[in-house]
Amino acid sequence: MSVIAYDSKSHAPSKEKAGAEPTAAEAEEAVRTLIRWAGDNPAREGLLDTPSRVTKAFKEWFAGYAEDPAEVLARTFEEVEGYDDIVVMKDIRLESYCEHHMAPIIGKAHVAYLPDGKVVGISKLARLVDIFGKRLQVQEKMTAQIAQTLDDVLKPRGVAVMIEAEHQCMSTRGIHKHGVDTLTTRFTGVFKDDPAMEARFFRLIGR
Ligand SMILES: Nc1nc2c(ncn2[C@@H]2O[C@H](COP(=O)(O)OP(=O)(O)OP(=O)(O)O)[C@@H](O)[C@H]2O)c(=O)[nH]1
Ligand SMILES: [Zn+2]
Repeated sequence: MSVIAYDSKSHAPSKEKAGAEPTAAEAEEAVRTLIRWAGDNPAREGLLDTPSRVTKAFKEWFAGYAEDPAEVLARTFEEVEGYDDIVVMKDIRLESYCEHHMAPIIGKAHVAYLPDGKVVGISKLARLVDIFGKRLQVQEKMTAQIAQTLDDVLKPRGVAVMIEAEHQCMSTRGIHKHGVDTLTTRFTGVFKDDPAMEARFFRLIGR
């Protein structure tokens, strides 16, 4: 198995290891191959524009590779009248893709941090979830990446991240279990060291 190098800030595979970016024509040809693999005819009228639609959709579904999560958090605000309590964003819709089957992972992320003098614009927490979500993922890895980036860039007194999501690779194929959520958490700093802070996080997100 080859070792893939990851950029330590963006957590994305480094460009040279990912290989040359395919042309649009190559990507569309791959979609035609998959259509044939599914048992249909890519030359029939209804499917003629499908390869270009699918490759365009891929650019949306996997937009997270083109974005730098650390950059999103770069702008901070310090004029918060000494606010030093938890900031929580709960029920952030999560759309991601399982790296084993490329099937959707749909759910919610809850992100909290205990600031140390500075805060980020709240929309940036949701952007962070989107950037890591819009990649091929493993839920545990995505949970850790969101927490790690917040911790590294903002340097707060602690970070708490929880993701609850349904994996369509488990609901629409394979084991066919519907309505099953997988829960993952990652705590750093005070949320890791102080059970009372961990409990407050769960209370604030309503769990
Ligand atoms: N830990 C973890 N496992 C995942 C995630 N997404 C998918 N998986 C699992 O990855 C595993 C891949 O297992 P394999 O045996 O290689 O693949 P498979 O034969 O398609 O497995 P089945 O889904 O059981 O049919 C499956 O058990 C999936 O449920 C994730 O985010 N985290
Ligand atoms: Zn899967």
